[in-house]
Amino acid sequence: MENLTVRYGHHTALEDVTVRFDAGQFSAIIGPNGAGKSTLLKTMVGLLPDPDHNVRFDEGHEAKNCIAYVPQQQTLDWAFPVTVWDVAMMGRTGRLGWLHWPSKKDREIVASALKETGVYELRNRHIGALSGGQRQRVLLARMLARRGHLLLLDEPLTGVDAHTQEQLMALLRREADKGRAVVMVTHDLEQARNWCDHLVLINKRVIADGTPQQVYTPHNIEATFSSSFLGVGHE
Ligand SMILES: Nc1ncnc2c1ncn2[C@@H]1O[C@H](COP(=O)(O)OP(=O)(O)OP(=O)(O)O)[C@@H](O)[C@H]1O
Repeated sequence: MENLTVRYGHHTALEDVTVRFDAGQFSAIIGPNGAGKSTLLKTMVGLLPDPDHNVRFDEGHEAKNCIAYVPQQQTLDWAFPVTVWDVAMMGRTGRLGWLHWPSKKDREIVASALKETGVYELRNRHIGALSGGQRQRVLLARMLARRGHLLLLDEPLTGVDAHTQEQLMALLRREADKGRAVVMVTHDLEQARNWCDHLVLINKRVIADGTPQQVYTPHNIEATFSSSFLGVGHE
């Protein structure tokens, strides 16, 4: 994205953001509450308008079909009457269109995604009857089932226990190593430093962008987080 500015009415959520996410890279977007991290992902997914086309995708990838998006868990309606299997299958139906009956191959992909995230045994369970960590795994299974080129995840480890967090980070690392571009919003600086090869510190503007070694300096951390305490620095 190049020189991306996003406003909600009079409030500027992102200002002049230029950043590039590459295939094969595991990127973390880090910043305080209200920094514009979700706004950045939503603009990439196309959930927010981008009238000046500041977000661009490499030629050869049809943007709509290449993105797999994991929104923040609390933004979804978990009372919706569907099973774990149905939610994972939504990763496929997005590609096929709603009227297309899933093929054997689709069912195989969904089963493998559920196994990889450790919720295959729960496949017939209603999503309302899952714990927070199980829900997060189901959302990741839906993402894997999509077989996208660009994986966008908004705080995917919220509510997940420490051991499982490591497993899921390893899973995302593998997806990047397979050649996908993985972009994750997180509040966990340590985890980002351990697993990601690209960090973007953001607070409405990009504060730093590069390898963990380049980005992770006391000066950059201070510049990203200090002004936001108690909302100072936001309109
Ligand atoms: N629909 C909306 N209408 C108006 N303002 C919004 C809307 N969505 C977000 N904002 C504002 O835009 C700013 C950026 O919000 P965003 O959700 O992108 O932040 P974030 O970095 O993801 O925060 P968090 O870490 O708390 O999830 C915030 O000040 C927020 O209040």
